Amino acid sequence: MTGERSGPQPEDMIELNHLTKRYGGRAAVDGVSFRCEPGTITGFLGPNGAGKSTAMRMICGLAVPTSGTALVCGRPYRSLGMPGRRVGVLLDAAAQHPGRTGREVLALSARVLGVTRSRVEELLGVVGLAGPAAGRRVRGYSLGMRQRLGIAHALLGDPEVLILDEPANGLDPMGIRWMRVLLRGHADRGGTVLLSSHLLAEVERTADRLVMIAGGRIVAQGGRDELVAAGGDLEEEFLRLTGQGRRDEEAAR
Ligand SMILES: Nc1ncnc2c1ncn2[C@@H]1O[C@H](COP(=O)(O)OP(=O)(O)OP(=O)(O)O)[C@@H](O)[C@H]1O
Repeated sequence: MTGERSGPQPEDMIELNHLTKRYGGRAAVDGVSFRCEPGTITGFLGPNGAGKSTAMRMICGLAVPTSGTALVCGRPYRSLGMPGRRVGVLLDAAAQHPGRTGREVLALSARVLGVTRSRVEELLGVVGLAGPAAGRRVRGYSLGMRQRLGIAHALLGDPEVLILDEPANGLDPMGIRWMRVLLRGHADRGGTVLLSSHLLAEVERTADRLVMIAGGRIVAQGGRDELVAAGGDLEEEFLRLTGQGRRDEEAAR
């Protein structure tokens, strides 16, 4: 989203209502409901296997809900016209074609989205992959470089909504700060951001709202100060709410 917008657009938000996904008899996501508002960054937190990726895949139309709904920009993702122009998605940075160069990856998607080649060059610069890196094959990229390319890919269609699964994975401290500034700028221009992460301290600095999930269910949601008592610690609260602290302490005995 490059231009200044006239204010929050209700249809820009992400809205999950009792979203559920079962694999066999087991619920990976179990009755999850939350909203991500325009102008905000929502941090999606949970231990390994909590259901974050499954929920994000349903939001992006890559997994079919067993029940409940996931709407983005007011509709199921798959019924959006030109979804790449409305919703920028980074789900698996490792999935990019290893034999293509970073520039080719973006140029191919730019053609599909009707985006100019100059936007590709602009984004390579924005994510720090301009110069020789743009001409190298993705198989030679570090994880951080793949994340940067994935973020460029998500931004390509100038979307209002960003859905990013573990975007900070593999980024160095400078990269993490760069991403935080980038996402804050996006939200400040009226965009909606949903990002998952294991980096509690980073999410605490970046997100306006937090949604915590464990065993497929939401265990807490709200602003940081609503979730953590004054003087409290997000990590302690996270471990308590997700039942992780107790389990890990018992296992360590
Ligand atoms: N295609 C699938 N078939 C069967 N089970 C699945 C499938 N996809 C996910 N699951 C299960 O659903 C649960 C939630 O997985 P999910 O990947 O959504 O968690 P996550 O919160 O993203 O975890 P992580 O932080 O480790 O990436 C896990 O128990 C996982 O094994």
